[in-house]
Amino acid sequence: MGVVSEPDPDLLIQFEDVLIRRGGNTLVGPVSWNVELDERWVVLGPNGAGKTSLMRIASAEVYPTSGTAHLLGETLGRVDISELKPRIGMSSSAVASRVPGDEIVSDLVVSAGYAVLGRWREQYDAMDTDRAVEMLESLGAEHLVDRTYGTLSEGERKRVLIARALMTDPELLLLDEPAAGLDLGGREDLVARLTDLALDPDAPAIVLITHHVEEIPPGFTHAMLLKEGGVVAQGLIEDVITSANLSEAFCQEIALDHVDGRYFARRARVPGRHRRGGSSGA
Ligand SMILES: Nc1ncnc2c1ncn2[C@@H]1O[C@H](COP(=O)(O)OP(=O)(O)OP(=O)(O)O)[C@@H](O)[C@H]1O
Repeated sequence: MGVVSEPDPDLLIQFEDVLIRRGGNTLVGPVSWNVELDERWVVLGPNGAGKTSLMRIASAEVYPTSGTAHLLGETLGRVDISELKPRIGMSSSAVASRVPGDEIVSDLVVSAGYAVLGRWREQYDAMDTDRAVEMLESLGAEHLVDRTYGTLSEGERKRVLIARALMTDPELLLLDEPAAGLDLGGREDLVARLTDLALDPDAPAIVLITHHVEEIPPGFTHAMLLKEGGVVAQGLIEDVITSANLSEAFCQEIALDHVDGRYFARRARVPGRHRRGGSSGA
């Protein structure tokens, strides 16, 4: 192992040439990436680009095959992961799939502080329960507190899981495709909630993974575009979310609109290419 750099205490994520390799394939990397306290990042890219792989390092679930990953001022490989994990809130389909259908929403949220899914043998105090309700309120989901998880709609589940991720007052919040599977109303509602969170100066640093620019909440400050495991662009959101960068990442001409702080993308119309298989003309 080469010389490992010291972590910068002001950075929540500090990746230096991190790379994950499995069975001879590079899943993601090398990626160097810094996330500061007040930053809200979007990680965007096509299917298979390596977004979730990168997030698995950021959530301390896997170590990079090479490179150095510092998280919250600690170095992966040198720190006790069980101490690091409660400081990172995570909402993802992997977390969602582990929640039993008969789990009561209040238990699901409150148990995050104990790093378990569901209420087990713990005795929670009133402060914990109050905080759980407060977190549900901040996501507009307080009316679901006594429901079982299995009876919730997809949009309600997403909001409850984000409330759970916030329960431990994490320093870093990771949201892996929070709007996946939501209808238009559900998506817009979630984008509005995440906008409030992004603009809250007391909120943790946030990293949101998505495939769709329409899901980027106003208030997000930075973006990283990935393609085939590599970085197409990263930095301030207005410099990264551009027609040229999206066209490169998605391998087709993408037209982009930026209206009221929201992004909207579509394939640019190329004259003579409107028929299926049509490659002549233009
Ligand atoms: N354990 C593994 N072994 C081999 N290949 C893997 C493994 N896990 C992921 N991959 C591959 O790594 C690549 C990146 O996967 P990843 O899930 O990080 O992409 P993603 O950008 O999150 O994709 P999606 O948007 O479809 O969720 C994919 O080609 C995937 O098939």
